[in-house]
Amino acid sequence: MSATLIDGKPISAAVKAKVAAEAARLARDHGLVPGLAVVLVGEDPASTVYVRNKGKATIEAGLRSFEHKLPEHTSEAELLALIARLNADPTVHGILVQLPVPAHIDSQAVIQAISPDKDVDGLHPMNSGRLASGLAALVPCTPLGCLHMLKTVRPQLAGLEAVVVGRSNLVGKPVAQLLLAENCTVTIAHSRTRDLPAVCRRADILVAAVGRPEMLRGDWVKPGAIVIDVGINRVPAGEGKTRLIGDVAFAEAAEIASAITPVPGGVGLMTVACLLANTLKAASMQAGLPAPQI
Ligand SMILES: NC(=O)C1=CN([C@@H]2O[C@H](COP(=O)(O)OP(=O)(O)OC[C@H]3O[C@@H](n4cnc5c(N)ncnc54)[C@H](OP(=O)(O)O)[C@@H]3O)[C@@H](O)[C@H]2O)C=CC1
Ligand SMILES: Nc1nc(=O)c2c([nH]1)NC[C@@H]1CN(c3ccc(C(=O)N[C@@H](CCC(=O)O)C(=O)O)cc3)C=[N+]21
Repeated sequence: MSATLIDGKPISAAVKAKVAAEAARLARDHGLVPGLAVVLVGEDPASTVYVRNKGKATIEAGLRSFEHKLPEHTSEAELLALIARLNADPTVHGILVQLPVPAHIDSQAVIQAISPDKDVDGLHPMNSGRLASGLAALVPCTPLGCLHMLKTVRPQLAGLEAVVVGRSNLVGKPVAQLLLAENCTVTIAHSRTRDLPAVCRRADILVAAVGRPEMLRGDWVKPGAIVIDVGINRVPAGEGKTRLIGDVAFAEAAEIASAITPVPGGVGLMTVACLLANTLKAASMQAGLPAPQI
């Protein structure tokens, strides 16, 4: 491998340490302890693991964690009632509803029920609209993490060609907005894109957020490109075990790229760290204090 590894462990640890220091300062100077409520509907095993990781990291940073685990058959009205309670609870500064929710619940109705001030996922149209308009906003955690990792190897992104594969509201679109705000020339590719390998080969910055194991091959990578792999795919590893792999064929791409993120140990770790940073930001804003720079 010739590429620099963009290791999520130290980068996320540094973000978490800054959040912890700022949280200690908020508690000392203002008696304010930021609180994060995570809502999980159903028992998807991967979601259960993420929610546990988030709760643990929240407490380690000195924030308050509220976990709400609801059964799979919870009605949309019951979930909306919980969100209304969390919106009104002054000890809760951030609300995250783990996606996907079961099919009988309209995820847009849920997202739009969350107070935009507490929307630490940055999914409310108020926040996505503000991001697109260049206004201050709560920005989705995974895209924030991607940008942070990119900047560790390339602080100045202006003028670079960025290709984002994937156009979800959670990852692809907001990553593209952040890169645009950094003055990249941005292409968003998706399942209807013609000749995806050729589009990817234009990229100085290639972001993969597709959900297809190792779909992006080494020869889709322009020599010297920076590759950010958002994909989290659980695949069989023999003997009944599973392992996590990304959307990029890592070993191949690492021969061609100048820098690349691993899976696991990459963007996923940053998502959790940026969720804490967003909770701190939301709490500060709700208290009328300036948002800390993380
Ligand atoms: N590391 C982390 O913290 C996080 C990781 N993830 C992971 O990132 C990946 C993407 O997540 P998410 O954005 O939520 O997923 P979605 O399923 O919502 O979106 C996937 C996107 O990929 C596109 N796509 C699917 N197949 C192809 C294809 N063959 N060629 C080109 N584009 C394709 C889809 O296109 P179209 O719109 O045309 O259907 C869609 O825009 C998943 O592996 C997920 O687990 C997600 C969130 C956080
Ligand atoms: N409302 C909402 N917001 C989200 O941000 C959201 C969501 N729903 N639904 C699911 C996806 C996925 N996601 C991850 C979070 C942490 C890791 C993570 O910690 N990954 C580690 C460990 C993974 C492991 O070992 O299982 C790693 O990549 O090294 C991964 C993926 C957030 N998502």
